[in-house]
Amino acid sequence: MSTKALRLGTRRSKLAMAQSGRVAEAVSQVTGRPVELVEITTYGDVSKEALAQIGGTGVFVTALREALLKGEVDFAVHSLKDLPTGQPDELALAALPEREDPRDVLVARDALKFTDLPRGARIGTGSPRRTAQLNAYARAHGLDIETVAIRGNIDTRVRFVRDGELDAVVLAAAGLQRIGRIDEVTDFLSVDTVLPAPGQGALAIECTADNADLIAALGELDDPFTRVAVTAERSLLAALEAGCSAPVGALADLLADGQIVKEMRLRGVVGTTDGSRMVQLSTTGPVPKTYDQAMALGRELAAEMLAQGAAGLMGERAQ
Ligand SMILES: NCc1[nH]cc(CCC(=O)O)c1CC(=O)O
Repeated sequence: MSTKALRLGTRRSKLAMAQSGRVAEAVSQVTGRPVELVEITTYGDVSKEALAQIGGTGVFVTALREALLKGEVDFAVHSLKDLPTGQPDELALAALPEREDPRDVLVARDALKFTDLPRGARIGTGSPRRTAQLNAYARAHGLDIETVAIRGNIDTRVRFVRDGELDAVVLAAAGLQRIGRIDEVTDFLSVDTVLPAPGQGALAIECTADNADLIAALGELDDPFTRVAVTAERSLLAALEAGCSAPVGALADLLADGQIVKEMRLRGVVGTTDGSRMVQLSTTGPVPKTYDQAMALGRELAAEMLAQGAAGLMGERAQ
């Protein structure tokens, strides 16, 4: 086997570098080859527009994929939640390593928890999914909060709180964990309050579909349960015909009795950003034995959500 270095295409952000660095080490171990990082700038990194306005899916991944297809790099690491659900035939998701904490978290001033925020508290997030669910919870529990649209990398978003501009921001636990700032979390939001984005907390290692040797080697880093769970979640997202900036949450988890895994539960939510109308459903059944079964589960739950009016809620942009 070749001992030539493998080239890992990566964005330059702190989060991307942390993710790529960790995967580079793991890939180096399973392949016995050195891995070198190749930095690539994506449209999502340079655009100042709100993500929801850029609209199209995959703003962070297009440039990485172009580099793969041009043969400039051998593989790339993506946050799975940033990947569009339609997988190009020329590219393969060679490994989905074990998922980290999928939850969203609050970073608030004065160590505040979500439910202890004072009246009129301003919470920053650029995500219609988070906005919808925070507002829905607030309506149901008599909290008086104002969601404020922000964007930027993790450091930028936390700075809104440190500078006193906002009372809190909502972020993904996994991102803070990866850049070493998890200790700044003031509240881990229950997934009953805010269902994460499909695939949140999982990484995807992608290479070209014709690279059988590399696909086989990277496959050692794959975690089959993570793949089953996120396959169901992303199938739900695809069947709702929603993009990564749509107000859609989904999470598949295992229900265990002691050590024995009994069933898998798939939950999905869609809502208007003001939280006034939400469709939230869940299904529980045997753990899918194949990825096709996992996809079917996602499609079935999506069909039930559509039957309850989910499509009408996604079309709306209340912000
Ligand atoms: N949209 C940006 C993005 N893409 C992946 C993560 C976090 C890591 C993950 O979910 O795997 C983040 C930051 C955030 O949402 O706070």
